[in-house]
Amino acid sequence: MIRFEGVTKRFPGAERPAVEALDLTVAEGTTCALIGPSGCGKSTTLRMINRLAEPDEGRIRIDGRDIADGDPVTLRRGIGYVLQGVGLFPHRSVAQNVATVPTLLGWPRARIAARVDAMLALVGLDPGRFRDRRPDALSGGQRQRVGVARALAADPAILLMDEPFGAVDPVARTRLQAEIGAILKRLRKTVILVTHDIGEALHMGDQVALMRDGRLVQSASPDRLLVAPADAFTADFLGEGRSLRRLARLRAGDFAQADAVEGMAPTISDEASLQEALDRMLATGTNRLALGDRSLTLDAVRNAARAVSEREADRTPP
Ligand SMILES: Nc1ncnc2c1ncn2[C@@H]1O[C@H](COP(=O)(O)OP(=O)(O)OP(=O)(O)O)[C@@H](O)[C@H]1O
Repeated sequence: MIRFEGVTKRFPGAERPAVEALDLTVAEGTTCALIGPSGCGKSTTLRMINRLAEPDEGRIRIDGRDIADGDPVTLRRGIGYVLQGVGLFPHRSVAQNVATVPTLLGWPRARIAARVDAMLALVGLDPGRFRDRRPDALSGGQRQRVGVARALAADPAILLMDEPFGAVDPVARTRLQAEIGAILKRLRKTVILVTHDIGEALHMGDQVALMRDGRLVQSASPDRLLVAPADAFTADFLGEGRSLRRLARLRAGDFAQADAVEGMAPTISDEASLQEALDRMLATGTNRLALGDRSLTLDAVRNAARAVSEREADRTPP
């Protein structure tokens, strides 16, 4: 568990603190996505966890221990770090890059070699094909995968990711979010992710922490953030498509009713999202889809979307 307790960071000459009185807890094995406008303090928050920046006030605890008490180099070896554009060493092979921390830790060669191959396979790169390549012989998405493999090589409990998929095209980005997100979940890593992409934050975060001018505005689950944004700033930040974003997170199977559709009807799986269900209804011109012997109606989808707009109405002053 990572816990910020009243953490303030000031840079010399700045008008206001980069991070101010931050209280935030990230539970073990969960992902916290930090979002907010440029300059709001996301990266500074992240960099204080591996002591690339030191707080002026407050403390940061990892599993109860104040990180200021130990040695920063030892701390960093236990924390994986993935940056935008990755920062792979250009003159070293993929294998040497992935082996960076295990080598520093003095692992035996055979153990390092086995670990490199296992990590490459984990992130979807065939070790035989990629092990000996240089970073400039990889696509942007492949480089990001190597960056994640390198960060995970020494099996750190914590992973810090700063705009990890910022440099890749939208299609590769969506795939990376899904694949890497699933891997991190399976490995039960505690992850702090800085992103500008609200879709990425909602997709990968168990918790989304929205910052503004160095302060935490709201920290909540993606669903709660969409249904009950704390204020107009949060609602604006989440943007116009909040209802659709929420539908994308809800499972069709959870909204189906017990009656079977009579005759032929378009089908959809229980695992599809309500947004996919809505797309299918629009594409096929029906208001009812079959899910095995149950059905999903347009009204059910509409009601799910309405939860967002009703909350919106609650907040509107009379
Ligand atoms: N090393 C530094 N020296 C002085 N000021 C800094 C330093 N690092 C960050 N700042 C300032 O602190 C504030 C917060 O910066 P930070 O990089 O944490 O924001 P951010 O939310 O990550 O921004 P972005 O989304 O643009 O990356 C900014 O005003 C920035 O100019």
